[in-house]
Amino acid sequence: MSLAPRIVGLETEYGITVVGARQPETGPPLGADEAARYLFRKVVEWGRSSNVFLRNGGRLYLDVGSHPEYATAECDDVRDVVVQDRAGEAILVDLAEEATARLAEEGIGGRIHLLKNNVDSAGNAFGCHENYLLRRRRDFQRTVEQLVPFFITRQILTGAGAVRETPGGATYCFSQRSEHLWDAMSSATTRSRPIINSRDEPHGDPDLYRRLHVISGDSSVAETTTLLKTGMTALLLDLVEAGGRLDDLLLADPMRAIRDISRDLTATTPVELVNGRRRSALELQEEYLERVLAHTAGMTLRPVELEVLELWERGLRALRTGDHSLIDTELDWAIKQRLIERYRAGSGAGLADVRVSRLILAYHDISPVDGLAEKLRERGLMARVASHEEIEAARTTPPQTTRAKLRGDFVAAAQEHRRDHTVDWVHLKLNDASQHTVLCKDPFASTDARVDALIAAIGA
Ligand SMILES: Nc1ncnc2c1ncn2[C@@H]1O[C@H](COP(=O)(O)OP(=O)(O)OP(=O)(O)O)[C@@H](O)[C@H]1O
Ligand SMILES: [Mg+2]
Repeated sequence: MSLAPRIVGLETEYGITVVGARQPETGPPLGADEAARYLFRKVVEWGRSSNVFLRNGGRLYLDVGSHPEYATAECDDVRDVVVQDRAGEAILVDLAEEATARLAEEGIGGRIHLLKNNVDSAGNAFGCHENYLLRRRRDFQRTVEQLVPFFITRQILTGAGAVRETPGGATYCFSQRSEHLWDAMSSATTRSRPIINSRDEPHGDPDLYRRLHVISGDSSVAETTTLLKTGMTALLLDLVEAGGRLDDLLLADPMRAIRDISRDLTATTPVELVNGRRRSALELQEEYLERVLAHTAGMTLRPVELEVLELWERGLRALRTGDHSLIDTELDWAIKQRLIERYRAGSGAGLADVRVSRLILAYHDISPVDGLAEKLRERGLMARVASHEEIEAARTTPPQTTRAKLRGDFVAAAQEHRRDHTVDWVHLKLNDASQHTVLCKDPFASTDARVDALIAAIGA
């Protein structure tokens, strides 16, 4: 036996800023909205839209706000999720370089920065959404509700780390997003609302599938953190879909817990459960891991699944023992904390020092020139999952074992023959006289004779 196949995709919104642009004589300085339009100018030129599907099956998108978004294609392996997500970063890095060059040409100057974090300088929160395919069943709402404590406690492993300034001084916490979710939660009518978007849009056969749309996670910089975040969730979903129960672990006050857990770097302060017991985030995560281990005990797991389980266990051990060196090249909050502490030791800067804030921004800056992540990787201070070659290839190559392959092949053929086309997650359409459209309802299907015919018609 093995895990049930599952589609996973990651959407990431990026913060955008321009540094050093010439102040125009009239009007306001170049803002994020305008910078985002510069960023997307080339995309709009070739896609005639700020919402395009790419040869790698993913989606590049600029909403009315100013946060460019990249959504990975459908993956059936969380290692592919990591590779496709990093390919999206690489695509955006190039767009930012080109937009910066254009700003120089137009005499505006300045440099565009893209930040893979979750709050911008104006205090607006934006997200990294995870998508997991579920088989449709009648008790979706209950399934979702019993997952809430998992999503709230997993930040002790997968949080991106943040400095929180308080009247009593600055402190380090697990997650930037948690503070903002806490605000959002005050008005939530169901437990799950700020954690899971319950809109029923499966991007697949609605009779068979639902898509779990998790909106509470931090964006991850380290590839290993992305791997753990999506991998541990997929493992737990397998347990739940096989009938495993988690509702003895429901939190009495999830809204408080999300904030309190983020602020307790020991992860050992108990929070109250619905059943009156008290458990810490660490104990709850140990319990989830134990149940997943019991669930998967007789199964043949893939190497990536074993890797996820090993990192999950080691992350909890690091918290249990206080020995963060066990994970401080793999989990964002610990990598970042080590970076900050080293800097402070050398400079004497306090946690709230503006130089530390800049260091943190550089941690999230996806540019290999301005940002720190690639430098940390090169120095062995941030672990890699994917090779440079794999990431480069994934800019134009879709995952080969899902519907993404059909979409990617179609987009590539249409682009090569300059044929006008319209694509979304389930449709492939040629905008010619025949308006030929193929509906791809099965996200697991990577071959389809109808799509072959459509592609053949393009080349004919
Ligand atoms: N059947 C599916 N199950 C799970 N995930 C899917 C499925 N089909 C597509 N996905 C993934 O879901 C994500 C959809 O991204 P997209 O940004 O379009 O999200 P959305 O929630 O539909 O729309 P929006 O961001 O505009 O609100 C992608 O990462 C994609 O790979
Ligand atoms: Mg989206």
